[in-house]
Order: sequence, then structure tokens, then C-alpha cells
Amino acid sequence: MDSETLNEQWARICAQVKSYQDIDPSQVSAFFSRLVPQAMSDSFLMLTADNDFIKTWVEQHYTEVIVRALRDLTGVVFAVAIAVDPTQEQRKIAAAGQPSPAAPLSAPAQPMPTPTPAQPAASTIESLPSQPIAAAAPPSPAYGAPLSQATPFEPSGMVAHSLAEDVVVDHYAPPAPAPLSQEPVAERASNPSSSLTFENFVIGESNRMAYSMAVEVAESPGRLPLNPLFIYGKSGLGKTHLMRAIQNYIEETRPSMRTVYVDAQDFVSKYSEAGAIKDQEKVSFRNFRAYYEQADILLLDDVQHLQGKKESMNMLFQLFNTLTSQGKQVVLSADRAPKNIQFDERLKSRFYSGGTIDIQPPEVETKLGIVKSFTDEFSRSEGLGNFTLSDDIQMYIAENSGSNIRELKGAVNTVIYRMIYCDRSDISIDEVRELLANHFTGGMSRSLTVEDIQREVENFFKVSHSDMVGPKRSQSIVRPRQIAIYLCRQLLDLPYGDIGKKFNRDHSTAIHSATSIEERLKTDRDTQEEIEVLQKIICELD
Ligand SMILES: Nc1ncnc2c1ncn2[C@@H]1O[C@H](COP(=O)(O)OP(=O)(O)OP(=O)(O)O)[C@@H](O)[C@H]1O
Repeated sequence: MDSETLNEQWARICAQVKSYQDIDPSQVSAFFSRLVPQAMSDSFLMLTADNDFIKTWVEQHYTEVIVRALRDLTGVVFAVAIAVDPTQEQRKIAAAGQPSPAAPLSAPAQPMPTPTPAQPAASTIESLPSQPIAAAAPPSPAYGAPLSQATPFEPSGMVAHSLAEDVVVDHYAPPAPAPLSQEPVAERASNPSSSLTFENFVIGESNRMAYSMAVEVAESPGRLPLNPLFIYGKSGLGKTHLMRAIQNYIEETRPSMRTVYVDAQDFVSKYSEAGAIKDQEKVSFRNFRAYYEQADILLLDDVQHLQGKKESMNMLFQLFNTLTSQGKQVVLSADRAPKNIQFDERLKSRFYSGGTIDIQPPEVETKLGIVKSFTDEFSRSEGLGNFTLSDDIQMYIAENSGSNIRELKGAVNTVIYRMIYCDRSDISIDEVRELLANHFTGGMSRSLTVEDIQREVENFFKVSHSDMVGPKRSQSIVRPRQIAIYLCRQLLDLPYGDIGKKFNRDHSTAIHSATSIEERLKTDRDTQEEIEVLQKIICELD
């Protein structure tokens, strides 16, 4: 969810809370004005408070009513987490001193607070150094500002779709310059056991929510509602990075806690090595079981590999119950949502009992942030001083790499290698193009663009380009627009935020458009045929 939508949703939640009879609106105004929404998904809301006092007060007096408001607005029971960001008060004061205090949505970018392992705090993220942030974090909410009646409540694209099937969710968002801020990577205070940390994780719209949840778990392991935490998304989007970051953070802030990280494939092979299937009384089996049962935090990566492994799944089920019943934290990851993994129902329902969050493909801004972060890290580790890649090379790599960050990292390494070890520090953008000519795998097409798809859909449905990307919401324009958005997602593998921008729409409208076409495709013959023909036409362009 982008910052603007997040602020709109938060304003609606505030208004809903104030509408309850047993609530004193002036007290709500006083306390809620000290909260800033950081992230929101289908069933999770993360807020930051100015200080510990506000956090504790709101937790004790208002969490329930916020959950009630969310349930009344969405029909979903949300988990609400509150962390502390002591710098937000200063930013609000600075913003208030600016000429346009009436426009909080355009307030300066606010970095997400970053935990540092030197902090012993249990559930706050105070006094934290800045860290690389690819996209602007949400500014202060427009609390108390009049709500736009035109915009339906929309916790996320997916939920809005299921709640309001018949409502046209189509938020026209005139183009704005993309935010781009990149701070130097913070040095770690001590040696981490893996180099994957919160500090070198670049945050953008696509992963902010997963990042927030991971931070919350690292700060307060075992605490409901984020136990278990289930992170899913396609390969190379940073799931393992976040799991290792949680592990590193806990190892450094709470050395007495035992963290166990294991990939599901390893888990399966260690389980069968332990001879567990044949003889559960064997010492090897008891050791295997004890190893995991003694964990305070169990991180199990790529759980889709447990599919079809009945005994291993059963083992995990038992371990899961043992650990969570003792308040131990479980974190899981997979390449798809739990509902799409063939798990037994008992396991599935347990996986859904905590926080579930996906990581989307990164936007260009996030990829650019990652290019800079990798380059900085390389330069620091090699003692290269101010070594950097030129802006056009960075942008070329960010724009041409696919969603898998490994591909992007490989491209950066290839260019750096050529510059440093082949003594070509003056490498030009044309040489980089040639060097990386066969590097990028891309989605279905490398040369196809959003504009190509828009043009073909416009021709097909006889819609003008200005209507395609404009504010009109008549059915004869909305449907072609939704089809064009769906096709962009299918054929270009771009993040919804990037697609939305090309249609002057926000991230959640792009999701809603694509999912409503997906729904129609299940039953509507006309839509099936139109999409089939359009796909053929578009693929011939390539
Ligand atoms: N937001 C990010 N900031 C910095 N580095 C990132 C980010 N996302 C991914 N990476 C890097 O990209 C590489 C791949 O990430 P990771 O291994 O976490 O992906 P994954 O989602 O677990 O993939 P898989 O499902 O294939 O295991 C790692 O080097 C990781 O550090």
C-alpha cells in the first residue's frame, strides 16, 4: 500500500474510532495525533508512537477499539502493532513550520525506524540510525482532516476486492515524481553471523510491510499477534534476508535466546537421517527433536518443500504446537501463500493464525536503492573509498533487471569486476549494455513496454489514450483499463505500484483491476476470448 492510501485508511480508522459512543473524541484526537501509520496489509496494521508513554497508553486503552474499528470497516480482525519512533515528533514540528501545513500528505519523507542490535529494548525501536530506504515512508496521517467520501475503505487491494465486488475501485492518482532517497548503509556495531541484516535491507513499497513485521518479531519474539510470522513471495525477493536479519538481531540483542534457522529441504533430510520414520525411540530421533524443541526462535525457510513429505509435515506440526504453546517464536517462509501449498489443513490453519505477509517484486526505486547498497558494501569491504557506479549505469541495471534481486546483484558484480580488475574505471553505459547483453533474463519479454500494451488495448477497444490513463470511470473505459493492467502484470512481471503509475492509478487500484479480470476469466467467455486475442497481438510485437 502506498503512503497516500495508508494515510487515507488511517484517517478513516481514526474517524471510525471517534464515532463510537463510549469514546471521548478529544482524547482520541490528542493521543492519535501522536501516532503514524507505517504499514498495513489484509489483516495487520503497524503504527509508530512518539515515545514509550504514548505507545503504552495507546496499547492499554485504544488497541481494542482500533481493532474494533478495523473490523467494522473491513469485516476482518486485524492485528495491530505499535513501535516507538522518537524522531517523528521532531519531523512533525519541522513539517508544521513549513508553508503548507494543511497538506500533510506531501510532508517530507520519513524513514522507517531501523532497529540496531546495540539496543537492548524489548519492544521499542528507539534511537535508531538511519538505513537505506528506497521509497519514501508514510508521512504523518491527515488526522482530523475531512475524509474524502469518494474513496471506499480499502485495507489492501485484495481485501477491498472481496468486500466490495461491485464497487469500482479506481483511484485516479495524477502522476507525481518518484521519491528517491538513499542514505549510506549504517555500519554494524559487531560481526553478524550472516551478512543479511536489517541495516542492509533496502525498503520500498513492495517490502515495507514484511520488513515492519520482521522488525516487530525481532524486537518482541514470541509475542502475539505475529506468532507465527509467515512471509511469502517469489524467488529472490528477500525472504531469507529478512529471516536471517531477525536471527542476527536476536542473537545480538538477546544472546541467551537460542535461534534455529533451517531450510525446509535440510529439515526433511535431517529428519530422515535421524531415522525418525523407522524408530521414534532412537537416540538420533530424540536428538533431532530436542534440537528444534529447545529453540526460542525457529526460522523455517522455503516450507513449500515440505509438500508431499507427510512425516516431516507431521513432525513440524508437533514442533509448532510445542514451541508456540510455550510462547516461542516461529517464522516461516515460502514461495507462495499458505493456501496454495498442499499442506494438511491442521498445519495450514496454524500458519494462518499469526501474521501472513507477501513481498512483491521491487519497484525501480527499490532496485536502484539495492544497486547503491551493494556498491557501497563492496566498496567498504574492499577498502575502495568513494568507489561508485555512475547514475546512468545504476539506472540501467535497475530498469533492466527482473524481479529476482540475485540477477540484479550479479549485474552489479559483473560491472564492478570489469571496472576494478580489468582497470576500466571509465566504463561507458554503451560498454555496460554490451557487457550485460545476455545477463538479464527478464519476464516474458524485454523489449515490450507498458506503453505497447496500452496502445494495443486502446486500439482493440477503441479507447483514446487520454481516457485510458485519465479519470473517467464509465464501464466502457474501466474494463479496457482493467484488461490493460492485467496484461501488463501478466506479460511484464512489473510490480503493481509501477504499473499503477503508468495509468495514473495507485497500487491498490492496480491490484484490484488485475484481480477483477482474473475473477472474470474464470467464468466469462467474452473476457477469455478478448484476452487470448490481445495476448497474441501483443506477443507478436515482441
Ligand atoms: N530489499 C532488499 N535489500 C537488499 N538486498 C536484498 C533485498 N531483497 C533481496 N535482497 C538480496 O537478494 C538476494 C536474494 O534474496 P533472498 O535469498 O533473501 O531471496 P528469497 O526470497 O529468500 O529467495 P528464494 O525463495 O529463492 O530462497 C540476497 O543476496 C539478498 O540479500
